[in-house]
Amino acid sequence: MQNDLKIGFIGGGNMATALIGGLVGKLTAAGNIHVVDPNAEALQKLERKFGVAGAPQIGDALGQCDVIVLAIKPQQMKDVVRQLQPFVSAQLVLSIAAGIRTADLSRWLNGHAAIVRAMPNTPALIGQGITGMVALAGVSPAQRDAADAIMRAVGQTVWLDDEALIDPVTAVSGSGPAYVFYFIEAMQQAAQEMGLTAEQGVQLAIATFTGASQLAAQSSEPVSLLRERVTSKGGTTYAALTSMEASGVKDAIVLAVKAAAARGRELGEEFGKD
Ligand SMILES: NC(=O)C1=CN([C@@H]2O[C@H](COP(=O)(O)OP(=O)(O)OC[C@H]3O[C@@H](n4cnc5c(N)ncnc54)[C@H](OP(=O)(O)O)[C@@H]3O)[C@@H](O)[C@H]2O)C=CC1
Ligand SMILES: O=C(O)[C@@H]1CCC=N1
Repeated sequence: MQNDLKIGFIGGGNMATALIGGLVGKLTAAGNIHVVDPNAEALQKLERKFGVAGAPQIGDALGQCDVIVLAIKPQQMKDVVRQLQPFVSAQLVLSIAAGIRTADLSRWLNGHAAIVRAMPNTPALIGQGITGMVALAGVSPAQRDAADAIMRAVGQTVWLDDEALIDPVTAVSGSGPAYVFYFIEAMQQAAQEMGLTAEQGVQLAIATFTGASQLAAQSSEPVSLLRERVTSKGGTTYAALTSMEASGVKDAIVLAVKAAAARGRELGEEFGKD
């Protein structure tokens, strides 16, 4: 184990579970993690699975933490952060919420400057996540390292200089797993409509995604070239890609990803007021 960082989580849902799963016994001991969640079921699950301690509401235990991770929904952020404010002094506050801007978090925390905003994704559950992150100028080098180590416990990290880029990161990799699952679902549907079983369809689609992404990750060549290698002249792939181009699939994906980024900005405006 690298250190004994004390980490508090507010919100013990999907993303907190993924992060805690990566941290316990790797970056810090279970006894150093404190989770606040009013949902008794979520809390018990975390306590049983990872041996972490929990409480239904914000209290003194968070004052003892080195890092407080905000893992609640954007809609809940303002109320929760205002409740948290009396317990925050020198801690690093690490928010993983979509949309919510560091300037708003800082204002709700009476000008607190040690804030990192991060956007992970659900492959974090299996240690294959990727997180885009940005730090306010008031974050010390040690706190930045701590934030990086927390997110690296569940995958890769990419640091950004400009907070405005977090919404595009949210749109590409934060929401991205859902686009991949959607594509897999479509391939499975096509497989079934052509006579394969649902199990065969999903097995073929998932293995294809895994294999193709590993190939892209391990190759030094551009992805477009890898695509061209599959596409024999006058062959089956050419027929499929021509059909996709005619249906505007690529443009629709570009538009969809931009819609996610726009929603991120909207969430920031909608729930960052006051
Ligand atoms: N899911 C994803 O793929 C990603 C999510 N995120 C961000 O992570 C954040 C959390 O998302 P996710 O984990 O999916 O959401 P979840 O709904 O799974 O988790 C949120 C948890 O917070 C609890 N909660 C509600 N009110 C409070 C409160 N006042 N104090 C403490 N806990 C509270 C909820 O309880 P209850 O269920 O009873 O409301 C729930 O258990 C969001 O801001 C999201 O934008 C970021 C990247 C990816
Ligand atoms: O859909 C959402 O708002 C969250 C943020 C990124 C993934 N899930």
